[in-house]
Amino acid sequence: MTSLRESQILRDYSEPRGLLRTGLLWVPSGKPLLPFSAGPPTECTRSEQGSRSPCFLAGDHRANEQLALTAMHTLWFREHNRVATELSALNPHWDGDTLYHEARKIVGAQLQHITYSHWLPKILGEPGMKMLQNYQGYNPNVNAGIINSFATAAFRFGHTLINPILYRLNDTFGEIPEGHLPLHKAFFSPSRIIEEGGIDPLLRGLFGVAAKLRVPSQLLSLELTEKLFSTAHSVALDLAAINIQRGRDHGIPPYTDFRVFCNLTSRVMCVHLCFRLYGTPGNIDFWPALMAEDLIPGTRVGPTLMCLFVTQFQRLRDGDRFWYENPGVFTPAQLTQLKQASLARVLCDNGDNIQQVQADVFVKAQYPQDYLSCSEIPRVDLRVWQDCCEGQ
Ligand code: HEM
Repeated sequence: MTSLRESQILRDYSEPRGLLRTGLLWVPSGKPLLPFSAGPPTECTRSEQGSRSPCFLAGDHRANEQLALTAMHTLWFREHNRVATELSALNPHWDGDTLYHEARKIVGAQLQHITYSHWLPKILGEPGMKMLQNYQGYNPNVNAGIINSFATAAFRFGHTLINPILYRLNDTFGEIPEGHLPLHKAFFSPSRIIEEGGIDPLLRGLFGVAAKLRVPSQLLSLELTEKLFSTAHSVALDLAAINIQRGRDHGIPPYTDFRVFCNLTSRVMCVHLCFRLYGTPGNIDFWPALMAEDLIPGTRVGPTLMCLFVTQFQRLRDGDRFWYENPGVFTPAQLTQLKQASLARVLCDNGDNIQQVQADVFVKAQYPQDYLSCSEIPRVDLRVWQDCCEGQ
């Protein structure tokens, strides 16, 4: 979480416009990149990373960890400034603090809506969304903090989703001249954003499919598969091993305890390799156990992971008095607008020149006809934030 001091460093106080500080302008679009970080950490200029640029500064210290994440941070910081600028035009009498906090509140609400209404259903499927139940308003008895085992094991499920190659696509979804990028070359290398095409190629690589790769999945070439494996092996750190060790450092309860917490059968089948490794099911490390569970059909998680996800995401929503749907946080008209938010729109508004995107970016595009023109993607209409029109 960003401290008050950190958030102050990120703000632009030169004019009372509620903006975040900007860095270099990306010339082709005239849109800003993130500012550079002044002090340590200096990971970005270490020679083995091949980067000649300082790290970017953003609201989370991990923003430089890999380029696709850096691109997403750039996208959302631009969204803050876009919203603040529009609010300022609608309400010229608002001071810088009011503009900053209202823009921050709107951007936070969009993130909540996209996460819970568009992303989570892909992970939890219908069964999980049923378990999550509909929102019933703020519950002061719910602890909205992050569960230790969630951060230390469960949500690290994301480490199994990372592609060993970051695709970098031009506006016709072909490979950029600098090529796609093996993941290990994407760590802490902000200079690749400055020198190798800005953020758009990376973003298109996340939601689109490279034109040349538009083939039935079973025909994806052996050559590509080999490329993936060789790059995966060249990553120096073993993240899976770190996840296991971190679980032990934190002394999180064993897998079998979570089976009980989740009302699942506590008798865990531990066969062959598992017995050789652990001797008894009570010793199984939590992260690998979660990753080894069979997926519930129509979801991306096994039963124990599902239970932890639902528990955590429910608490984050129900125990948050600023939750965007909590009555009184926004006016009904504002809430109606916020429910129009989509990551597709944020990409259209804040990419350098993204003109085409699928309506639901969490479903990978396969064919050219999957894309819509940005003009077809709805936008949150900020006019309901004009003082005169509140509640209309
Ligand atoms: C290329 C992509 C990624 C890399 C290189 C990466 C790397 C790391 C590293 C080095 C840590 C610290 C490990 C430790 O010392 O315990 C970490 C923590 C973590 N990662 Fe990732 N990660 C990536 C993507 C993701 C994704 C996609 C997710 C979830 C969707 C995720 C979830 C987490 C969580 C929850 C933690 C623990 C954070 C905390 O305790 O506060 N990571 N990751």
